[in-house]
Amino acid sequence: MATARDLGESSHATKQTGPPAQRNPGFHFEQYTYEEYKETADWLLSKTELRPSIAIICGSGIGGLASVLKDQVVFKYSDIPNFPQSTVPGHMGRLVFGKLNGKPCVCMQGRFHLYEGYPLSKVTFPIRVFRLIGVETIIITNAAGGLNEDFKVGDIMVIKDHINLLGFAGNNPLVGHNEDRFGSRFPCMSDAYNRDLCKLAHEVGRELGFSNIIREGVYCAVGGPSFETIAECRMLNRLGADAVGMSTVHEVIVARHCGMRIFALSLITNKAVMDYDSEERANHEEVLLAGTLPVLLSSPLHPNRIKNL
Ligand SMILES: O=P(O)(O)O[C@@H]1C[C@H](O)[C@@H](CO)O1
Ligand code: HPA
Repeated sequence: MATARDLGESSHATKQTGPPAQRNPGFHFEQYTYEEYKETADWLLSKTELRPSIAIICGSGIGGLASVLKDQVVFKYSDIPNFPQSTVPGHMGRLVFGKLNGKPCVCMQGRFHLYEGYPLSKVTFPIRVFRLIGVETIIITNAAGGLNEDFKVGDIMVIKDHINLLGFAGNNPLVGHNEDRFGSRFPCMSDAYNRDLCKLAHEVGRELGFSNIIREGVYCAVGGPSFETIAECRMLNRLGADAVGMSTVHEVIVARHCGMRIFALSLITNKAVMDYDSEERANHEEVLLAGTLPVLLSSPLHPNRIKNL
């Protein structure tokens, strides 16, 4: 659980900015200043000569992806100024700089979630830091429950769109003062997921002989940490969601706001339960186990493809 210190009492405290009218203690309005993002970016740039143009976020149990990076420079989140801490099993809490086929990348082994008690400004803090260190393309991965009847555990869903259920209730990471140096007040999201990168993923999947497990679909974000009820799964399925999870959309919104190219993948770690007779029970252990499936080793994140981004 995020501590009070994490949530604003540290020396790198999250500051509330913007007009007082925007400050509402009952709502997650805490915001960082531009200078705080910059402070973290400058700190990282001073510690490594690598200048990544690609960032990768590893979802639950998928942190092993970082091991393909060569010439690694690793930072524990606890050592990075202003960085939140990972509190969830399967999220190591390390920022790994390194090279994929000679191309500098930065990889988050562990992300932050709203259900950990973090405001969305903290959940998405690394995205703006990445922008300031020169990242142009972000690859976001997550573990998700399959709502689409055709999906199987181990399938990889290329995310073509999302439903931000939390956003419907005003819980959007861009709520509050808009920092114009990152992007505009009302960013468009209809092109959030880069279509060329989606196409490339399918090509790579075919080349590697994995067409049968590469899917495409809509990801729906819920708040968690409780898994969905049967009625909720049925509802999300009818709303047009193919997979459900507890992350990603906030990162996507902030990345798009600051002009990054986005490619996102869900690993289907479990099938959402939609039948009252089912014996299946969603659980985090099963989610983490799916991250070890051998098929991941040949995913569209294969190093040979990164150089084409
Ligand atoms: O960080 P991601 O979205 O990959 O993690 C999913 C959602 C929850 O954090 C957790 C549930 O098992 O996995
Ligand atoms: N629901 C929500 N989040 C998840 C799931 C799920 O079934 N599986 C992995 N993350």
